[in-house]
This record gives sequence, structure tokens and C-alpha cells, in this order.
Amino acid sequence: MRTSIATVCLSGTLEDRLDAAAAAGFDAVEIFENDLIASASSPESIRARTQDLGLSIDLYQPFRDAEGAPPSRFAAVERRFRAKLDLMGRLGADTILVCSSVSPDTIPDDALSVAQLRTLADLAAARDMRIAYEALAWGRHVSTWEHSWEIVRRADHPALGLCLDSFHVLSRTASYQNVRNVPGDKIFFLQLADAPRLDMDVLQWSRHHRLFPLQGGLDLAGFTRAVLDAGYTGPLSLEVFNDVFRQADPHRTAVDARRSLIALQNAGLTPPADLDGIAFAELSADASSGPELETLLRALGFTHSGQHRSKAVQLWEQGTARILLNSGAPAAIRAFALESTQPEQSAKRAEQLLAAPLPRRRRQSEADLTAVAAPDGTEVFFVRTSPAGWHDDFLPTGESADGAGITGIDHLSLAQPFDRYDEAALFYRSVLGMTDDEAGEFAAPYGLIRTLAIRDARRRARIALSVPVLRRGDWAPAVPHPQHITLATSDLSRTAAALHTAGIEPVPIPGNYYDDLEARLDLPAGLRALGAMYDEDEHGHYLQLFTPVIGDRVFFEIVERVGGYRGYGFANVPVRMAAHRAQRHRKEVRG
Ligand SMILES: O=C(O)c1ccc(O)c(O)c1
Ligand SMILES: [Mg+2]
Repeated sequence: MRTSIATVCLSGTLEDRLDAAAAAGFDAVEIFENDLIASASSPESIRARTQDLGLSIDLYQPFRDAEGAPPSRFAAVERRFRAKLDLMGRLGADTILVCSSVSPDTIPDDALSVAQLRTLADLAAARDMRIAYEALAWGRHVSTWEHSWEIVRRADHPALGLCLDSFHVLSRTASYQNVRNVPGDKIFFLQLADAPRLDMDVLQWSRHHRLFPLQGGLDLAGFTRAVLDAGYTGPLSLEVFNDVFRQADPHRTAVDARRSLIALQNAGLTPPADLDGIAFAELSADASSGPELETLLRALGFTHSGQHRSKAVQLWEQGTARILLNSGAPAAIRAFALESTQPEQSAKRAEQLLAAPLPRRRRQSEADLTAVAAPDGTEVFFVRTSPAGWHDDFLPTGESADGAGITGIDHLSLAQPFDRYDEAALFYRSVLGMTDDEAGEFAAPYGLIRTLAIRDARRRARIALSVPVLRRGDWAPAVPHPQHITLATSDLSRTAAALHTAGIEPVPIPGNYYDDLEARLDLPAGLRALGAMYDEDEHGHYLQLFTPVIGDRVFFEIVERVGGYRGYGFANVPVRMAAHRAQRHRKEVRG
């Protein structure tokens, strides 16, 4: 189907927005009136630009406070409407969105609205143009799609049809199934927007929190199917008012937007392959963090088991936990590999969903690893570790160690750039076919943090995303996005003892934390002495230990899941962040 995006979804000048929409592969745009009014370009030059870019202008919007106007005001409505039709002629647009009136003087009389919309439809028809009438969820008299359809049906004018906007419909009702019964040719336009489920004023919700399809909690897939079942054949057009997208790079946002429509349509998409966990995490390391990471990995019981054939990359292993150390850059998680049952299939789907491909980093005779860039720039590989694969690119060192109980990588925690969080969630859901596991919001020392854990169907590969709720203030210390690798251990005391023997102590957790826990829960013995954090759910409990930060953003977490605990210990995040901050402060004071 044709795809379209409203200019209001994107940031920058009108030209920036048009360029971004075209570059992302959209067929059309909706021109939002404010964006045009603020533009220094004439309608003719905007028309020429869209044509050069291969875009059409499928909608001009919105035309406000038209129907239900007191008769004394309607002459002014007609005058304004004629001017907008003139403008559309200059733009080369043929459909105008008229939204339901919000003006306090609106007269609640369907017969009046019907008559006035017929008058406007006559004016549009005389120019081969047409009106798509939309019920705003906060409209004064008309606020439901059923009511807007009743008025369009009664007006019975060939130049008057419906605009269905998923947000206005789904923010008010879950019962949209009757949309199927509207004649498809009377649905002139379909606008798509998702949103998180929030309990707030619907106008504020709509103007600040809309998201692209599959980024929020509304049933976009079901709604779109119902509209298509009705026989709608126009474009799928995104109309998202979002405070973050309004200030983000429009080229990135436009790709995110297109991805949402590709995933929503799910037509001809290669299905996601089953995932078997995280095959490895690759850390970059520089002259100071490299030796520190080596010391830490050895203390945790890892073996430096392999050396890359052609690159300065070390392989460290314990159980199925594999860490690559790649020298040359400050400590950070630069890449991770997903163990895929079908790496080619995973890569194909990623390409279909516009994941940015990365140049292959290999030589002849080395494994052919396919990688794409996640929204935060982390490289994501799709691999199969056995029977043969990437592992063979490492020459065995012959070293061996006893280990310290670590069995594998439990999950990765990746703080996301502020502008990329919703994009990241959609990326992991759509490209990797992962599902949401647990979401939370916490008051951390320097501001609110939002977290979202996502996982594959079998809970083998897990990633925890986080982001500040508001862009960080000046007071907050300038810590770049923290990242950590969470290692699973079968025995946290054993791993802790190994660390201690090697002279590395976990991040000290304040006594206040344990006092509070003890007041609420029956804790396992020795928790305080171990310096571990604790959480529990209906399945079991969770013990967590944190290493100091290496460089300025990377650390390890060691966890023991007891009795099938399924969470991530999110409730402990603020205390852990404060503990890391306190440790860093002491280090700075010591110099
Ligand atoms: O928020 C608004 O006013 C507004 C305007 C036009 C639309 O199509 C819409 O869905 C909302
Ligand atoms: Mg709309």
C-alpha cells in the first residue's frame, strides 16, 4: 500500500521534513498547515520540491471549526475554506481534512453540521477536490468516529468522506469493529498513530505522546485490519505529535516511521528466527581500561581462551558466557551477537525492516558475520556458534581456569540516547521479533529513569533498555550512557568469594538499603555481608552484585536467579546508581 507521513511528525524546516520523508521511502506526505505557514517557501516551490523528491501531497490539514458554526459565522468559514482550496490548488493537493469543531460557540445540531459540510463539499467538488471529515476525540459536539460517520452518511455527498485517525478512535474505545461496515469508498483517509496507555486528558495525550505504530499500547494492527477489511484503498498515513520526535534528527525519525509501517503491514516479511541467547558481547577497551577489564574478567573466573587470527581481539569464556575485548577505544559495549537458529533469516528480516547494515569486518577464511546497527549504534550480529562459526576465528591460547560459577550472559543493559528510545523499542520488537517483558519508571539520584526489558519468546535473549524521562539537566553529572553486561551465576557466594580473593570488592550497598529490606521481607542469610541486592517475584528471588565501573560507562552485574525469578531487579536501580555514583566520587576525591 502507499505510505504517507504528516510533516508534523518530523523536525526542522519544511524542506528538511520533505527530504527526510522521501529519503526514507515514503510515497506521500500530509502537509500540516502550521508547517506551511512557517515556511519561507511559496506553495509552488513546495509543490516542485515534492515532485522532484517523488512525493505527492495526499492531504492538507487541518481545517478547524467549520461545522456547527453559528450561521452568523459561517460566511467567514466559507471565505477561509475558499482560500485554503486556492492554496491546495497551488500545492497540487486534492484532499483537505476538516476536523470536528472545538469552538465553544459550536451548535450541537447534526442537521446543521450536515448542511454546512454539504456546502463546503460543493465548493471542494467544483475544483475536483474533496473533504475528509475527522472526529477529534475532544470535539465539542462530534467526538466519536461513529458520530462523524453518521454525519457523513446523512450528508451523502460524493466529495465528503471520513478521515479515520487511529488515535482518536482507540483513545476512546476498544470497540472499533463496526468500522468494517463503513463502505470503503467513504473512508477517504486513514491516519495512524499509536500511544502509550496513559490516564490523562485526551488532548494532552494526543498532542505530546503519540507514537508510531507498534511503539505504544493501542491495537494498531487490529484497527488497521478493520479499516482495510472495510475496503479502504488510500494511503497508510502516519500522524504523530510527539515531543521527542519534534526535536530529533528527521532523517532518523522518518526511517523509524517507515519501519513501523513495514512491521505493521507484515506483508512478505521474513519471520524472525528463533533466538538461543546472547552468543557474545564485545567490549572495546583502551590502554587504561583494557588491563582493568582483563583483571576483572580473570577475577570473575573467565579464561582468556582465544586470540583473533587477524585482529587485536581477545576471547574470554566461562560457561556459555563469552566476552570479546577489542582494543582501541574507551570501554563500551560496541557489539553483541545473538545466537540465531537461522542467521541468514535474521539478517534478511533486519534488512527488510531498514536496519542499517554494517560493513563486514572479516577476511577470507574468517566467518561471514552479518551485522546491523541498533539505534544507539551498537553493532548487532546474528551468529550460530556451533558446530562451526565465529569461534573458529580465534586461535586457542591453551589457557584454562577453574571458573567461579558463571554460566552465561543473563542479559545486557543498554542506556539509550534520549532521542532514540522509542525507536530502539520498535527496533528490538520488529527486527528481532522480541516482546516486552517488564517496564518501569524510577526516581534515580539525578532524575527519572524509564526502563523496558524485552526478550525472545523463550526467555533466552534479554535486553534491558533505559532512558531518562526528561533530557538531563545541567546539574546531573555528565556520565555517558551507562551499559552493563549481566552474567548469570549458579552460586553468587562463590563468584563473590572469587572476586574478593582477587582483591576486587563489589560496589558497596548502603546499610539503609538492607534495613529497609529487612523491615519488609524475610531475607536469605548473609545478604548484607555479601553486599548483594535482592528482589523477589511470585516465582523466586534474585541476588545481584555489581562490579565497579571500568572507564566511564561499563560495568558487570552478576546475578543468581533462584526458583525461576523472571524479573530484572528494576526496583533496585536507583540505589545501585547512587552506589556507583558514590564510588566514582570517592575515586575522584582520592585522585
Ligand atoms: O491536535 C489536533 O488539533 C489535531 C489536528 C488534526 C488532526 O488530524 C488530529 O488528529 C489532531
Ligand atoms: Mg488526525
